[in-house]
Amino acid sequence: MSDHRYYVTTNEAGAARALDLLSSVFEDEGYPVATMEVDEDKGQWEASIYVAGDPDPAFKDRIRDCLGPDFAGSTLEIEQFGDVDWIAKSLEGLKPVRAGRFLVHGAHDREAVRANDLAIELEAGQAFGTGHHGTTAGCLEMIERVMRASPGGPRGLDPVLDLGTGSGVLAIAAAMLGPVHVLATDIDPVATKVATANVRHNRAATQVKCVTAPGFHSTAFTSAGPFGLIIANILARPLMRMAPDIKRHLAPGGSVILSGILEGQRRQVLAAFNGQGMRHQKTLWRNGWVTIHLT
Ligand SMILES: C[S@@+](CC[C@H](N)C(=O)[O-])C[C@H]1O[C@@H](n2cnc3c(N)ncnc32)[C@H](O)[C@@H]1O
Repeated sequence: MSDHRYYVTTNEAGAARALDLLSSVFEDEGYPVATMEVDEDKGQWEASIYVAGDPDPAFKDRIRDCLGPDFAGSTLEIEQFGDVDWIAKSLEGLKPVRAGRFLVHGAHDREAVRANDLAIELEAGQAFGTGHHGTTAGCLEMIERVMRASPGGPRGLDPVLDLGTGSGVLAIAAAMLGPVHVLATDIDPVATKVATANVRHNRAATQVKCVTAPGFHSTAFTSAGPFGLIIANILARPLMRMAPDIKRHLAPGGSVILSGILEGQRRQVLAAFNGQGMRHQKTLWRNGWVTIHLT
């Protein structure tokens, strides 16, 4: 038996419409429905419904009926996942990852920690950020470089902002490098909850405060800032949109670390931040993604 998903490829508005339609019919029956951006440059999105067991043509017809005339011209595609051992898979997702001196690992891999490691222990959670993604690993490495090279030491960059904290991994990393206060924010309340638990688990709660906020829409930013270091691992487009806000909340002489940027988007992002008077210092390249340091 294999699990599968049915999906239509559309644009952002189409994905939102498909999500409404599919949720209204299938969510009460317990089928997860989700949308995701699959190609930022082309503005392509997928709206999916996840189904356990083998595909059933009658169920596919029900999805078609539910999507109705709005999606008459779209192909309803199917992706099968095969037999997946989810326990093994989730443990595999938590294999220890090294980035600079950081080792990000799960509780079952404590023996992998070496004497000089800065070890961050995370459990399998719902929020993004176990260190396996090129953007997280790039940020960990860049945070270490920037905080160590700061003329006033890490304290010279106090306070730090981790915008889009996900699992909280980058906020925890910054707190491990020096006696800095970190504001860790995320648009997603589930991420903020997971981050809060991870911050406590890594004994960083006296330094890191987690807050749910979309972009810079919270009074928490003005009361905690301006920031000596702003880290934002989101995506190129929202980062470019937020460039003026990032500049406004940055302390004079402060640093910005950006990731979630594909190699081909690097120049555009640099242009947006140069437009705010910021200068490029260094780029790290990992698995098609770049992490950029600007001052
Ligand atoms: C790529 S993940 C990065 C997570 C973590 N910082 C890391 O490096 O592994 C991006 C995170 O940003 C959050 N996010 C996306 N847009 C946001 C916004 N406008 N304001 C705040 N958080 C946002 C997402 O919910 C997600 O948790």
